[in-house]
Amino acid sequence: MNNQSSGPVDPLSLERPRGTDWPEILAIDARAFALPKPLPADEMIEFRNRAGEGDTVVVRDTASEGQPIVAVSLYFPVPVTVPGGAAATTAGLSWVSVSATHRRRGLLRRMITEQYRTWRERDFPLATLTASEGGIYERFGFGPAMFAHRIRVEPAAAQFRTPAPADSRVRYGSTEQVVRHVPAVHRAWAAGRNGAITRPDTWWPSIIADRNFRRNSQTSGLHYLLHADGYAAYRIDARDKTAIVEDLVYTTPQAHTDLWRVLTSLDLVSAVTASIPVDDPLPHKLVNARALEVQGRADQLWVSILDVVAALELRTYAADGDLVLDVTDGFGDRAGRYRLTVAGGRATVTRTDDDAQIGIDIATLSSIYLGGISVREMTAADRIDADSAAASTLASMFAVDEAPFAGTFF
Ligand SMILES: CC(=O)SCCNC(=O)CCNC(=O)[C@H](O)C(C)(C)COP(=O)(O)OP(=O)(O)OC[C@H]1O[C@@H](n2cnc3c(N)ncnc32)[C@H](O)[C@@H]1OP(=O)(O)O
Repeated sequence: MNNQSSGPVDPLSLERPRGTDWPEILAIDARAFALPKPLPADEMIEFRNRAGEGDTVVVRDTASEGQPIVAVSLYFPVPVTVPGGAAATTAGLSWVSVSATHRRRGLLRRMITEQYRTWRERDFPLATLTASEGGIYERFGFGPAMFAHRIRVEPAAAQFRTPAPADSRVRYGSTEQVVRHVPAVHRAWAAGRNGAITRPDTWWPSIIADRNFRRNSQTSGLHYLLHADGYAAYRIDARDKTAIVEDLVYTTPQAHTDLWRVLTSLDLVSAVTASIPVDDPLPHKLVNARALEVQGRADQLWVSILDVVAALELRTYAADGDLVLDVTDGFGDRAGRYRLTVAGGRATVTRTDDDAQIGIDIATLSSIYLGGISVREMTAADRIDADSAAASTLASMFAVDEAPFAGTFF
């Protein structure tokens, strides 16, 4: 894959990394993401194993003597639940870093072009990522596919409508209990939640180890609250006495109530902060919904549909219908007309030359795929070209019962 041309030799060469490159890759990443220090060595080994399940590309500046690696991009398989409950193995793009000395010279584009080629070769239906900035990835066919509310609850003001049970049914867990309970209950939660990432078994040791680099010196390690049907993991920031909820998963509404009830009764804590689904029932369980303040809305997972036929056939639909979509794609090979026929909630998708009722680009289709942005919103924003009857059919088909929520950053 070295660049070979008859003109001047391009010193920037796109390659797979050598084993000895990893410390430099970590250093590049730390600089690019403005981190205080690179990932520690034990974490690096786990991360390399994760990256080993996908593919990593680097750009080497062969003219540089000091630190020749100037860019890195990698992906690994990330399982995501789609509407209807199927688990899609997505290509999770991560660690995209270009050295400040080499920015805006097309290195990101070169790396993603190569990653895209691999994804298509390996038949991934979807690619996913969590974005550092909102303006970068649409040009490559990614769209924001779900949002989370950043919330702040003041324990003193949060009173539940239902009385507290005599026993909270929640206990702090020992490490052994956490290892036994948490991955299993998370897996059960993710299997039933639209848009959720199922964390592969290999991710858990690092999450549970909760090594120091994940927090600053004023922030505690994770405290796990365990419930038969869920768990919450939070840490305390000693500077402002807030409890930061990192995970709250549940498979029954009772577990959601029981866990939040304990979290909002922490003494000497000024506020509890969390990132929750946009349709989380918590505010409606409180006597005064304003005890919960939504401080912001952030995009969570970005999705790019790689294989239109496979992706659209993977999810289920809320209404039957028959539409031809004219999909445009300014980056890859996904453009074309696709007939989407839904019967009994399941889709059959075929390429066609028939006239289209819907004009849509691949990033917009990716944004509506999980239902995190509605067809109505995208039509109103002029991102979908359709008459009102076709737009209404598409909206009914793509409607979801539950807002997508990934629950994991990668
Ligand atoms: C999934 C993830 O890992 S998200 C993390 C992304 N990484 C970071 O944010 C770390 C810090 N930033 C960086 O390392 C780099 O600035 C990157 C990776 C964002 C961009 O790398 P570059 O090599 O400079 O990008 P490149 O020159 O290939 O640009 C590709 C296109 O993206 C555009 N672009 C690049 N950076 C940005 C940006 N921050 N905002 C908007 N557009 C951008 C370019 O204008 C270019 O557009 P075009 O090809 O349509 O004309």
